[in-house]
Amino acid sequence: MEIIEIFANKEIKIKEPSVACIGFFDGIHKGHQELIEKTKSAAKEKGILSACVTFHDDPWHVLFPEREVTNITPPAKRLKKIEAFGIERCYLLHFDKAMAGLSKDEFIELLKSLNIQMVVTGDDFKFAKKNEGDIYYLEQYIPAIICDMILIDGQKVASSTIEKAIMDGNMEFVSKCLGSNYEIEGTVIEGNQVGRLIGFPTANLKMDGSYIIPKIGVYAGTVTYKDVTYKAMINVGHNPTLNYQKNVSIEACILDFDQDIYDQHISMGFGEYLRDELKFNSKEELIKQLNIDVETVRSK
Ligand SMILES: Cc1cc2nc3c(=O)[nH]c(=O)nc-3n(C[C@H](O)[C@H](O)[C@H](O)COP(=O)(O)O)c2cc1C
Ligand SMILES: Nc1ncnc2c1ncn2[C@@H]1O[C@H](COP(=O)(O)OP(=O)(O)O)[C@@H](O)[C@H]1O
Repeated sequence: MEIIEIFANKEIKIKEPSVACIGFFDGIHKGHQELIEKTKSAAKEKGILSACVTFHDDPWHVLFPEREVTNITPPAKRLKKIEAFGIERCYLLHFDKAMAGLSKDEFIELLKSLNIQMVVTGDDFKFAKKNEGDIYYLEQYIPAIICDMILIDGQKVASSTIEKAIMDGNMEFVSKCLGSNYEIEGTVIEGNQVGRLIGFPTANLKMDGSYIIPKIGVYAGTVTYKDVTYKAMINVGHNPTLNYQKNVSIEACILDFDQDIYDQHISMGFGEYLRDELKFNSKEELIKQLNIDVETVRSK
């Protein structure tokens, strides 16, 4: 996928016409996937490029720099996923004060300068300064395919509902919305080296982006290392029994695995929420529970 950076105060004229989906694409959830599929088929029908228009840096970060912004899918990974879904070109709108200040008509002019022949968005798409433009205004100037909001289990498939579900540990809903388990990527770092002593070595994760942290507790999940996916049990929490720590740690005991993976890149996939993290009265009680957890994960 060719990525072209676009700046609000730098004129550009794109030669190649395209059909483009527009949005933030956090999570690349089922709703986004539908936009992408519709974009691809409309582009194919017209014999022109399939494209997406998205933003960098996160508008929330630019408008409220003091707030910490967390994502379902951090920006770099988002672009990789959009590419994997088969979009040919990405117009990456550099979101700065100038971009944030565009009026709705200026924003439409910008889309026209990108030679976008048709836009594909959700029915709630808003744009420009103070969100003054919506898709029904935009379609008066550029033909549009407008997709209805998808519902799963009676809930809207939107980045905000998925975000909340991750924080609530409602991973069944999250997986249905994403079409796969929620994943956090990062590097394996050293912990307190206690895991191996109790028979459950646990790889501690240093996240490589600003991910949303799932609810504290224990999950059935997976670890992908060097393109191989293993079953794993994952703990998100403070390790209150053996070595309480203030900061939340994310660690995985990988089933049927015995390799030194310090400093290696891994991806953790979060399946079912199994239980709360508990403070046990002894090491033995924790070990007993971990043996139950292993069997639960193995049976999934
Ligand atoms: C699947 C799983 C479940 C865990 N559940 C608990 C728990 O309920 N309570 C707790 O205090 N620690 C729990 N732990 C954390 C262990 O106590 C922790 O892995 C151990 O302290 C080793 O830490 P280390 O990697 O820093 O050596 C769990 C760990 C895993 C992998
Ligand atoms: N099955 C496994 N699951 C997780 N880590 C494993 C496994 N087998 C070996 N390891 C290695 O052991 C380390 C975890 O052991 P542990 O004693 O918990 O140390 P630490 O406290 O540094 O995480 C991992 O980082 C990894 O390099």
